[in-house]
Amino acid sequence: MANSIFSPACNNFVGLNNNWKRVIPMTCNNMSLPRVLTTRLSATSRNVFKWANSEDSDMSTMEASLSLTPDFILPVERRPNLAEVSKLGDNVPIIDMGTGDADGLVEEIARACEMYGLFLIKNHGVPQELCESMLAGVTDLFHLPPKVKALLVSDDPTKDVRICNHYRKAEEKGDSKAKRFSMWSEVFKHPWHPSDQSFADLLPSDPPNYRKIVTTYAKEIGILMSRLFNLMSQGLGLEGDVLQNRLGKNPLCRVQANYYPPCSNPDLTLGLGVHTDRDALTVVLPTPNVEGLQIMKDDRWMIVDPVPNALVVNIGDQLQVLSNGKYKSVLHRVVTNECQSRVSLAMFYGPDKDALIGPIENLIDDQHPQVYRNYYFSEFLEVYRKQEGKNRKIKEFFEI
Ligand SMILES: O=C(O)CCC(=O)C(=O)O
Ligand SMILES: [Fe+2]
Repeated sequence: MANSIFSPACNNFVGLNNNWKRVIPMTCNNMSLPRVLTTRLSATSRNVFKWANSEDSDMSTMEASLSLTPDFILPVERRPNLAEVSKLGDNVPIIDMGTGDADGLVEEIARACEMYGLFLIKNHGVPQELCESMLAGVTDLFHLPPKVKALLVSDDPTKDVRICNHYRKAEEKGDSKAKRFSMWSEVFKHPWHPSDQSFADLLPSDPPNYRKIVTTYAKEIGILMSRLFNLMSQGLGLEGDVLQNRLGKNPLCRVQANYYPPCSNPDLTLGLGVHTDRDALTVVLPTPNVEGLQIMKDDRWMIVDPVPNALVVNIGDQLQVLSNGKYKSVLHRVVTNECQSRVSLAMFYGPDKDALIGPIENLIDDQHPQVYRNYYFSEFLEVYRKQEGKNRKIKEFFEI
């Protein structure tokens, strides 16, 4: 912990006009500059995070005391090499969705999808208060006592609602006994739907307001995603409704809430391993002001600077395939830091299991030969599940 500045200020909440005002510490290695952010946080947000599988007898009161046990320590070649990640120069595009220039917006989004595969959006239409309540709700969930969270813990990927730790296997060829490395995060997964709120019945009743917040948020994200699909479709020179229609009438929509507690040595582990998102489109709501997300750009890791009130938009594998490789499903990872926890809520929108996915015919010609064969999304999911714990190469499996 040589350079750690973990202090009580790292997680200090004070009451202010019914809001909780969170005081961000003045300095933190590799972190953005200090800011004070006012977030509506409910009482349990002031509790400390403990892993769902930790002992109830664990009396620690500081998140930074979570121990970096050997199962979290990655083999040398898989470590994040933080000293080599440059902060200089490039950042991902920050796109103003509130602009009146419709053609300009289509162009900007298409360029971001082709060059980066990930971008930030501001003036996106999802109310700020709702985003804050959503993050507070997620935080409350991860701050529940271990014995409550344990009821949701499962390693079974077919279970719709569950808490788990992601892991990677040491060996690429992966026999079942290959050593597993846990990621420094806990994740909560469940379905969502833009218009049908019945998914809420599957969710835990604790924290009490989680169901209500997430259904309201899901509706907003559904509207935003339809708008994004439309703009992305136009950006490919297609009618606005083509992309979303290709994904089918019963899209597979999943939520993944991620909690990354502070870590005593961020050089030895990752919050989430290197991956691309398997679905079509992801919208991520991250803790404002805390770095963590990085993308691979020109063979180097690049920090995605957090921007207050912005959402992160991420192209998934299915959009890369539908666009015949024009839009990029970018490799990304999440790194940890020594003094602040970080939360993010990823909303994934994927095809109907029965949707036939493949490069859209208008995007194939002599200059742009077909890159992927057609497949049903259920086939893709099968290949995906077989690669559990590995550095996944799923869309590559369908390359021609
Ligand atoms: O935490 C983040 O910013 C990104 C999360 C992510 O990549 C994911 O959930 O797939
Ligand atoms: Fe991701």
